[in-house]
Amino acid sequence: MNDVSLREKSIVMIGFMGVGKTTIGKVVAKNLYRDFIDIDEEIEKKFNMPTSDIFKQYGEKIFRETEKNMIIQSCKQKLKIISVGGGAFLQEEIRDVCLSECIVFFLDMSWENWKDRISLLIDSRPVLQGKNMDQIEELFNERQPIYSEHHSRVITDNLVVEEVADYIVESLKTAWDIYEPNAG
Ligand SMILES: Nc1ncnc2c1ncn2[C@@H]1O[C@H](COP(=O)(O)OP(=O)(O)O)[C@@H](O)[C@H]1O
Ligand SMILES: O=C(O)C1=C[C@@H](OP(=O)(O)O)[C@@H](O)[C@H](O)C1
Ligand SMILES: [Mg+2]
Repeated sequence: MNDVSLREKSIVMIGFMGVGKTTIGKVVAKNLYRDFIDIDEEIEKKFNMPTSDIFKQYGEKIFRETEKNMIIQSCKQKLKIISVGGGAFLQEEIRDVCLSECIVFFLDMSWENWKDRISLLIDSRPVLQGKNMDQIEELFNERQPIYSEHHSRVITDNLVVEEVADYIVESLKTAWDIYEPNAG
């Protein structure tokens, strides 16, 4: 895949649960006329059940193994927009494949803003269930170093979905024009 041009590389969205990887990834895909792959949706389709049930019935280890295999497969494809789960970058193999094959965007958000989003997430994110806000904040902080490996970062605080998506699309177009000026 190293012969793939910058313009053809797939784009990967990373960041903590609920920052908007799925929602924003879909809009970026639409704006760039690319196919969208949400790894969690693909895993749910494979098991034909929601993520919470996969965790309960099969356990996190199986979920993480499936997540890794699906991300490796998806990163082999060009011209995709791929949203991965917030825990995916815990695995070195996933970080390596995403960073070497694709362009990785970190959707960043402050804890102050994120904590208002909890009610939208608690039912569908098994990793948050059974934790109090202090424990969730601890997890939020603990996870930040894994997202520090990325190609580009966008701070989403106080931005609506379309604003974040526009920022990503514009920064990609700028990079493409700088690094591959005669290709597009
Ligand atoms: N920029 C934003 N502003 C407000 N709400 C957002 C924004 N991005 C996402 N959301 C909402 O936050 C929730 C989680 O978004 P989602 O895309 O599922 O995040 P992730 O895939 O990172 O877990 C959804 O209800 C979504 O509508
Ligand atoms: O951070 C995590 O460990 C997880 C994040 C979720 O994806 P989102 O980041 O899209 O919510 C999903 O993969 C699963 O519930 C585990
Ligand atoms: Mg998601």
